[in-house]
Amino acid sequence: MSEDKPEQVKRLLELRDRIDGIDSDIARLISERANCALEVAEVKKHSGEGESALYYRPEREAQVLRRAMERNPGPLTNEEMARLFREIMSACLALEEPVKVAYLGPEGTFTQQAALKHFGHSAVSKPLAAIDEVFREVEAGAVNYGVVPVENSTEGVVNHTLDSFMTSNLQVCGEVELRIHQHLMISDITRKDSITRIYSHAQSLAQCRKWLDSYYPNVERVAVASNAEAAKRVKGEWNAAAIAGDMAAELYGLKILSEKIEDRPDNSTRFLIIGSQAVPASGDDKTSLMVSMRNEPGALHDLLAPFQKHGIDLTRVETRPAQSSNWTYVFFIDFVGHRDSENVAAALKEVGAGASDIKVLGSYPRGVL
Ligand SMILES: O=C(O)C(=O)C[C@]1(C(=O)O)C=C[C@@H](O)C=C1
Repeated sequence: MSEDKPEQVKRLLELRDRIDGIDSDIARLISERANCALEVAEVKKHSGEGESALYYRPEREAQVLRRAMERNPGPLTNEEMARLFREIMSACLALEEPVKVAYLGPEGTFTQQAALKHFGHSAVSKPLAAIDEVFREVEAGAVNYGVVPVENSTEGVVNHTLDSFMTSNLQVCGEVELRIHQHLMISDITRKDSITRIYSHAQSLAQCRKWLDSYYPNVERVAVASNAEAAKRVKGEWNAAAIAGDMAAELYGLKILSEKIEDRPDNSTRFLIIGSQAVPASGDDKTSLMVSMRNEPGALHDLLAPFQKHGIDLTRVETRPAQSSNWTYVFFIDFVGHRDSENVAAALKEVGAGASDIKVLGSYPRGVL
């Protein structure tokens, strides 16, 4: 029971009255905003694109979120403020047309968390079992977008995703970064002193290697298809634990035994949003590029020199073996800037002149949240 004094009770009532008043203002304004979004949908419908009108606009969403952060008067953090606007915009878009998103499942994976972070909770999401299935589902038009992991700060690149771009015409429409916290979790029936097996995805086991060496040196580490799959298995085994994230623990009703066990505290994963739309410039963009070079001396230098010449910042360079012939390589390059800007267009032209093949995978807003 609360034991507030009379003057505290009075103050509390006053403040709650104020909050009620503010809430009704917020509700009215959100409804007004939602009605605007409905009108935007009408404009888009009659813009000549008809059935294929694009309701989701990544560049506009990035601008709205950035503005929410820039004008944030506090005391909420910029991230919290942007998260609130993320959900308002997600609900407004769902009124226009619910966006359908496929992600690397099953439910409870970090990729699902990334999809929710990027599209908000009003998106309709569909878990799929493999990265190439996500690509295929978007190509077939069964969903509007896909979410796939592309690199982890501890473990490096996700090869399946890069390789999928070699055979797909999909574009990169966005990126989202997620701080990855791994937890050791058990079920109701687990005997925590008798754990002989720990399940997780290979990447997660690698991200917690030192912690496992210290605390569970003699326990078998079993790599499974996803962290969510690991969590599911633990439900029926009295001598097993899983390493997975919050969502998996919640979804499968597991108890967290040790939290944040990743070796590096800044452990994060970057995910790509894939779709078939070219995204206009948002004012702070990145571009992803795939280039094959002839196998000759100086090829890498020729590839990178135009970026330096035009003052373009590279954020990532990866090499993968080409699928077409042995000992030839494909470079995946990410850099800051949009393909429509003058310096980027000039650099791309020069890179293209020296390359045997070049494909711009997409220009897209730099991740905001
Ligand atoms: O500005 C638009 O094009 C809108 O459809 C409105 C809105 C929003 O709620 O702000 C909704 C969905 C789009 O992805 C971008 C923005």
